[in-house]
Amino acid sequence: MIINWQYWTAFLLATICCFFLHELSQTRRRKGLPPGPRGLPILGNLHELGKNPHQDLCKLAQKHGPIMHMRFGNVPTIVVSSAEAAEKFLKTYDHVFAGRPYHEGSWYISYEGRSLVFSPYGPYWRKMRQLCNLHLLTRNRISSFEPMRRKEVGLFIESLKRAASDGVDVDLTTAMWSLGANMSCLMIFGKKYLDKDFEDKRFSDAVREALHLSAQPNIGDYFPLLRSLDLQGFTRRFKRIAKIYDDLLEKIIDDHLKSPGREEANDFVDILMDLMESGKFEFEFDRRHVKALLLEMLITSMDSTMATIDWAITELLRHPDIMKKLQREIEGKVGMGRIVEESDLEGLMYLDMVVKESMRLHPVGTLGLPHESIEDCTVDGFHIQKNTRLIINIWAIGRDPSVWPDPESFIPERFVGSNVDLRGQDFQLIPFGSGRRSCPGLALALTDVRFVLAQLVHCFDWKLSDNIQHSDLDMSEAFGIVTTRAQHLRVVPIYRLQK
Ligand code: HEM
Repeated sequence: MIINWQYWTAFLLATICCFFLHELSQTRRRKGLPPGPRGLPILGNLHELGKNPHQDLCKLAQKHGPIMHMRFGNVPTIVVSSAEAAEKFLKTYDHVFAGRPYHEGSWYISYEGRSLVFSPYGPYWRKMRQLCNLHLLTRNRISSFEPMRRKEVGLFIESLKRAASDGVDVDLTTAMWSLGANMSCLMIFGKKYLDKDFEDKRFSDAVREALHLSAQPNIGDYFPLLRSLDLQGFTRRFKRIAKIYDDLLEKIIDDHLKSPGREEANDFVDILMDLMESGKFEFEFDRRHVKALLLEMLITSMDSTMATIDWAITELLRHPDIMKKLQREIEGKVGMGRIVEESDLEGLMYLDMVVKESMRLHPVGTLGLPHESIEDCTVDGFHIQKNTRLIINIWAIGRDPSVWPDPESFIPERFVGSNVDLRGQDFQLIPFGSGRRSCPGLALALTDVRFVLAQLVHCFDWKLSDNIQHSDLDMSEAFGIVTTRAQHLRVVPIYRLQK
């Protein structure tokens, strides 16, 4: 009995000592770090993140400040939530924070780190980025796909016209996703492969599953020692998805190689295979690199653009006066006798303002993609160690009341007479990020967003299904690598152009 008492006292004392030693070491380590919420032992701040982490981090930043230190499992993290702070990290110290953290899932779907998005900052990333900028996402290349876009958007509008003449409602969200998937597929593969079945799964669903899984917290990414246990089964699922992708990509490449008219590069497969065969690269560039890039272009382009349009059209439906004003602007340029062409988009100032305002409130990459410091540095007097993760809360920056008056309201007119643009120079509006790792697909995405949105607004008036009032439209978010509206948009189109 006495032994037991002594044993428990010793155990209690040891536990208390451990707790204080841990706290002491945390306090020492915190010296020089930015402020932030105190974490739990082991978990750190993981428990503070709910199903919409951008909103949780925004609330925490209101308490702790725009440069906040947190710890997710074993991973020290800086969360940035103001334009001024974002400029420091993405401009002044861009060279330090241009790294990307290792992400278990992406490793498998990127052919063991051969893609651009998740490759570490260095010569390999630089070459891949250059390749994209010079061969895939140039202005000329984007223009060369204009006939394809006109045809696909034309088919989409025709299907909406049929619904209009039948007076039935449509699931506009699903219709737009399928348009986005088709346009991405045609640009990248030259064919609409996404509705094909692979292992009982549609390929487009496999792409979406990867996007969904990538946004889920994976214990192995926060506790590297536990990685090999694959406690949530993520690695297993990513390996299975990677196999589905690989089978399809192999088939697509083989189809291209067998195709008789291959002399002319028409799509991304042709362009990348030509580059591979030319042997011009001074670094290794084989079929695995081609497949990694093809997949990456598909995953990054497929949903991001259409989710952006979904948010914008929903805001317009909530604000009929703004919808009318935009319709008048487009009618002024195009009339009512024909549909909008891409060449009409130039000079549609109000359309630009609507797109900016929608992307301010609803940047689909709410937290961007994580960056990582590649060396120690001091920012704003805070000491930040090498291998610290950096999260830019793009969503919070777009709603910062100290920069944006009445930030929660949708007011495109706030951009009248303002030079603020969304291309990464104005840090209060960075839906595509900024600096070295900013989005190389910006020009393509903006072309698609403006073109499809202009067509939807110009061709149709819209009635909401189920007697929903405009002001009651649900704007809740479903967080992901691409943050979409949680509810699909169901509407009845009413054709408004001359027959
Ligand atoms: C509205 C549509 C889009 C939005 C809002 C968007 C946004 C973003 C954001 C926020 C990032 C992260 C920037 C950072 O790390 O700081 C990013 C990266 C990237 N995006 Fe986009 N994006 C869009 C469309 C596209 C398209 C159409 C493509 C290609 C076809 C694309 C390709 C990429 C790539 C490859 C990266 C990684 C760049 C790197 O790590 O160097 N994106 N995008």
